[in-house]
Amino acid sequence: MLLLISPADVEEARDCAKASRHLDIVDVKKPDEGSLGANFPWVIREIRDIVPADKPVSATVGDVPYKPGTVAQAALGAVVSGATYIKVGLFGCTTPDQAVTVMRAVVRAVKDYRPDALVVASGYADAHRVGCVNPLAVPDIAGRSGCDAAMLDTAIKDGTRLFDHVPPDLCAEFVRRAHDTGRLAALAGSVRAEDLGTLTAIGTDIVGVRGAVCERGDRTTGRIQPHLVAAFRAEMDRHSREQAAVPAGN
Ligand SMILES: O=C[C@H](O)COP(=O)(O)O
Repeated sequence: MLLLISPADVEEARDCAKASRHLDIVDVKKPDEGSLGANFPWVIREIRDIVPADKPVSATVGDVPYKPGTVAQAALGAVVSGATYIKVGLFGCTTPDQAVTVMRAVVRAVKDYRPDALVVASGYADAHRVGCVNPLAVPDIAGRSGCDAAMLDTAIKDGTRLFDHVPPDLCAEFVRRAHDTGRLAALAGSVRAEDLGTLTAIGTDIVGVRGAVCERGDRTTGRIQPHLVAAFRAEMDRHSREQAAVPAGN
């Protein structure tokens, strides 16, 4: 399982760079503009320069409206700025067909410019609270639109967590569906170290966190701490070892 960490600004990205051997992907976002809030192109560029070259930089394009042209253009801005994981939050899409239309446009915009960039379709575990597309529809949306990964995060950061909205058996179904369409499965949403056993066991490919590696576990007033990134990674590695020791079929 890969570890994606979301700094909110350049300073936090420097702390991610200090902890870079413990993480896999640095994800640029702007939390004060929403769960998948988009940051400025110059911030993505600066963070790309700070993070070691062997670590991919991801960027969120926002909690986007159903406006395929607008979103495709924003996604192009993210990849031109140096991100190679482009994450789109399908906030304004109420049907799978709308989401496929948006994501097809994003895939074309991104891959025409940089074919090796990965496009991530992100739904929301708490979609029922914001009226967007069902979380379990996201793997099929990713498959139909040519995205590389299907992801879930939470839309409302009020202390409720991924498993509060999509319990582990449905997260396992999400991962199965993503893998059936040949996509990566990424899960996030106030994930804590105690969730890592389940996330590992169900075959999650990427876990995304912010709050869990901030001081006091607070994604808003806390700052990312390199030692918390290291501790989180150590827990991930422990669970991977334990999972590898489980006899096949169990
Ligand atoms: O992409 C991952 C998100 O930044 C998760 O943030 P969070 O762990 O604070 O919910």
